[in-house]
Amino acid sequence: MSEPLLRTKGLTRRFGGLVAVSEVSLDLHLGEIHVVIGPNGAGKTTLTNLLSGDLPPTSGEVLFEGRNIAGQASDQISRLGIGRSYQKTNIFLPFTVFENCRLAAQSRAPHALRVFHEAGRYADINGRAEEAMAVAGLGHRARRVAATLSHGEQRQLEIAMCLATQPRLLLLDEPLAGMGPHESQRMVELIKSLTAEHAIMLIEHDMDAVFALASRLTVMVNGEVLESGTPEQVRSSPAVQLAYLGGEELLHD
Ligand SMILES: Nc1ncnc2c1ncn2[C@@H]1O[C@H](COP(=O)(O)OP(=O)(O)OP(=O)(O)O)[C@@H](O)[C@H]1O
Repeated sequence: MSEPLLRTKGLTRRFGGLVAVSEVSLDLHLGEIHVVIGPNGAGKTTLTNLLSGDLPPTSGEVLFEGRNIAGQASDQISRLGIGRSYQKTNIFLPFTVFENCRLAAQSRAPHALRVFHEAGRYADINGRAEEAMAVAGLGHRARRVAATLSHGEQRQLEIAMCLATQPRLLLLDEPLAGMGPHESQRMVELIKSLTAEHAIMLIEHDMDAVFALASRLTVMVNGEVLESGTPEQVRSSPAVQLAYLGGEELLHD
């Protein structure tokens, strides 16, 4: 198999006496969707925060394209090519879809606040925003104010804003949360369509979506990796069966 785009080694994050992420080592490859599941409090969001630079690790390494980026700030990590969706908190509701995407594209520029200096770069940023909207299926909504979008479209906008930063690795934290079946299906198709050019790490509770999307599946419990492998390996793991017994629908066909 090819070299991973991102690899963590012994990644650990403590909050006082609590070890929220404990010695996590995993790989993310281009073209793969690596889904991380686990019960509430398992450490999934904290792991995402460590990869996106929203939190520094207590110890361990995050190798992106072979280089250790652990502890770098989130804006630096975004410029290196790791994009993260933030469950709508990033969206400026009074702005249009296009304006939101343009702001995201600007944030990737080296001097984000000086965008009006160069007409060429301005056009470039607009182009990136337009492409991101099109890929996320929001081209026809460009002039709509974000607050007037449906819940599902706002989640698509989150993805579009992430794409506008031109990432190679996408970190998606519960992109299907709060969606009905129709919207969920559309989001599943969108995420699938992104695999050709990205590595994706996805945190998701919707087990239908998990098994529809995962090329690799990691189960976290109490900050630790309980199991990691193909979806079939994980589904048949005795440790996973035990941890989920009587719980979520992981065991159902
Ligand atoms: N900033 C923080 N300060 C202290 N404890 C924290 C902090 N962030 C997370 N934790 C704790 O770390 C543990 C892991 O939390 P985390 O949010 O990463 O879990 P999760 O798997 O994402 O859960 P969920 O599915 O509910 O989002 C929990 O016990 C949580 O209370």
